[in-house]
Amino acid sequence: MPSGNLILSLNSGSSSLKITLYSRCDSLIQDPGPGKGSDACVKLILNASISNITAPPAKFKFKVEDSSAGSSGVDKEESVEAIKDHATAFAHFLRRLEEFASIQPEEVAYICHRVVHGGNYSKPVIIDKESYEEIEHLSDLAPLHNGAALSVIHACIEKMPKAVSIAYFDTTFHRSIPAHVASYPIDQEIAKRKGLKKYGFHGLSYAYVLRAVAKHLQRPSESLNLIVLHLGSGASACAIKNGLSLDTSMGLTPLNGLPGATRSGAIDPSLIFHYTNRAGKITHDPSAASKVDVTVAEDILNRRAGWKVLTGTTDFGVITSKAELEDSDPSIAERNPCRLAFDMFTDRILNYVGSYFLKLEGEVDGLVFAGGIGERSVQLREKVAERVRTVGFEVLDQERNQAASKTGDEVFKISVDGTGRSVPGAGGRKKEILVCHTDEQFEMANNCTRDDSRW
Ligand SMILES: Nc1ncnc2c1ncn2[C@@H]1O[C@H](COP(=O)(O)OP(=O)(O)O)[C@@H](O)[C@H]1O
Ligand SMILES: CC(=O)OP(=O)(O)O
Ligand SMILES: [Mg+2]
Repeated sequence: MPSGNLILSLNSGSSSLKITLYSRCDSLIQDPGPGKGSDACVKLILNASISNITAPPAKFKFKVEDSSAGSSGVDKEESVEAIKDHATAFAHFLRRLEEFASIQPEEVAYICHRVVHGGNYSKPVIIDKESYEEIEHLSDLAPLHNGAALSVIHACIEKMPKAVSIAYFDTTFHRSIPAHVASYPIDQEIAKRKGLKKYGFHGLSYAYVLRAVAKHLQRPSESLNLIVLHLGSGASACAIKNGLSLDTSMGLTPLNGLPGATRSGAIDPSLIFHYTNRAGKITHDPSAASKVDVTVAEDILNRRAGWKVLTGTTDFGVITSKAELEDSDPSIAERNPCRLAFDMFTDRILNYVGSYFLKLEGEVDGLVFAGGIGERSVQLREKVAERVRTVGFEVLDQERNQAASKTGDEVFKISVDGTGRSVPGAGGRKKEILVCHTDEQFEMANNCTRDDSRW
């Protein structure tokens, strides 16, 4: 057993590194802090994040939340030219930690790492030589993610050798997806040999959202049917039936499904061979988050597509503000690239909400928005809510929709029971529209502290 009482949670996203430090508590906390009502056994000490890693200069934020960490009130924000990737981002964090907080690295017992692709792992795993190599092996299938996480894992082993590193996988939550949903219609012998199937991602977020919404609705999670939209730099949708993942929009890799900051999402697979005649050639981009070599096709679709290539920015807030949403001229999307991106996102989201509604046979308790865009974009939520009304979802409450982006509540309802009109086959469920402030770092740390075998 490691000594110390602290848990460091590290979330290597495609363009960001989010870092949260917690202390372990012996029992459930009554008031774990804003928005953290979900069976918390950890207390927040400090939060840091490095964003824009792939679009320098990176933005570094560092905030000490708990006075026992020494320097209470530290709330720092800076642009750092020297941050070029996740490893240099983590090194910068360690320097600032030493400078601003009276935390000794030896006090950290566990380091929880979000690892996006976990292949067939069905639970978190302690990082040792074997698991490190397996994660490395899976890097090809998550070119923006696994390599970046490994560089941070490597730095932790070097700088904090006494702490135990554990990998928590995005894929674990989706292990319940049935074979006919997870399989692709290709030669099954090849598919099985090479592991070519839908794995699904953002699972730590979906697990958090499920538990938080169950608590909010005062229902056991095993009884809930939800459609959850995790909309961030990478975006995905998930159909949850009786508390288990039934389907999700990402696939073998995090490229499929919804478009993202630099990702195309689902396209006709033949498109890439018409787009370039170098699709299968290997390329290496030294500025990329991951150091994994990928094909030109993967590079184009993962790093040179999505909002960035359509509009010049990865910030969906900026895209929304320039989208001229008040203009109802049908040709506006042809003239305004931001409107094209906004309307495209709404359209693709509806593809999944509509299909998941049918897969859940209309028995849906809630449509939940999460992730940086889902939690902040009042306008996107409004557009989607307008369209799902037709299948019996509750009516959007404009004031609550505005308030949702600012509230500290973990789960916030933004709909009201409108006319009470019922849709045939839609069951007796209320179909609320909710916003959940998801937290992957918390999900990992809380899971770690609640696992008695670790302490
Ligand atoms: N006010 C806003 N409206 C819409 N989107 C926003 C707003 N503020 C930030 N975002 C989006 O949130 C994204 C970050 O979401 P997040 O879930 O933190 O991403 P990730 O974890 O994948 O890096 C940014 O890329 C930006 O597009
Ligand atoms: C899986 C994935 O796309 O993660 P993120 O949105 O954090 O990049
Ligand atoms: Mg993320």
